[in-house]
Amino acid sequence: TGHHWGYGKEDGPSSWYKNYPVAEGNRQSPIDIVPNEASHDRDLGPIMTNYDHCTSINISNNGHSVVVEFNDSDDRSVIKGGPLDNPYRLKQFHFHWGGKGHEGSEHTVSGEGFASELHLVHWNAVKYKTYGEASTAPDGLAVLGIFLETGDDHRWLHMITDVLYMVKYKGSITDFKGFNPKCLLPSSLHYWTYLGSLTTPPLHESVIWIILKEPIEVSEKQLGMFRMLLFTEEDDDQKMRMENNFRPPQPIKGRRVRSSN
Ligand SMILES: CCOC(=O)CCc1ccc(S(N)(=O)=O)cc1
Ligand SMILES: [Zn+2]
Repeated sequence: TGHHWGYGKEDGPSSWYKNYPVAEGNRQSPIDIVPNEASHDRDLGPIMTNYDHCTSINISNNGHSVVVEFNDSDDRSVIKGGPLDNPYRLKQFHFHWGGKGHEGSEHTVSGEGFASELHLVHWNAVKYKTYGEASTAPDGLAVLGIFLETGDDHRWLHMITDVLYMVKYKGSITDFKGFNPKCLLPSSLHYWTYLGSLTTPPLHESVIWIILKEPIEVSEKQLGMFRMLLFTEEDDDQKMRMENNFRPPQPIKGRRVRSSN
């Protein structure tokens, strides 16, 4: 079903255009963010997240990343404000990371990568009936991107790394209830924002990106736990370690990056 894609030499980002021609479109993500070329918009207000009545459901390995899914049947956990005209409902979050000692973020800042990048994926349930419909609309999705840099242990990330052994193989899924992603946010919600796309196939140009300027700190040990995940299924005799699951920066094609104050 659908086209096979991955992050290897044969099926990686440089070959995605073959099955997903939009890969060469005009609003592809990620991009390199150049802070002093970003424009300060006074009317760009703060973003607000209210994840308090958050309802995580499960955590799974989809063969590309580890994903925590949320109940999005009502507006209990949303992001709003900033560049958004409506509240957008939290659907899932997932990560992208590198290999030992290599960078793994998707967005870069003045050419610099980070060890990893967390994506909180939200959809415009005011304008669209389903996530699937929103995922193909130009203002359908809002993804909050948070950089992870290595340093001290993150006090709450262990809630996730402690269960990764349960989702080691592609296609594995397990209950993961009551996790509130508010604990993964940095102290400052200052951000850059621009119009882009999904960073994996189907690469739909449907994302309003909101990238937080302040990274969160996680330890090398915690990051190493992500690298014990596998791209491959349990019955696959090739054990491919899940790492370097990031798309490199794409051409800006004249787009403007705006900065909150
Ligand atoms: C309905 C079909 O679309 C999907 O399933 C989109 C899944 C998907 C969601 C978010 C992202 S990211 N890395 O840009 O945050 C990539 C792919
Ligand atoms: Zn992502």
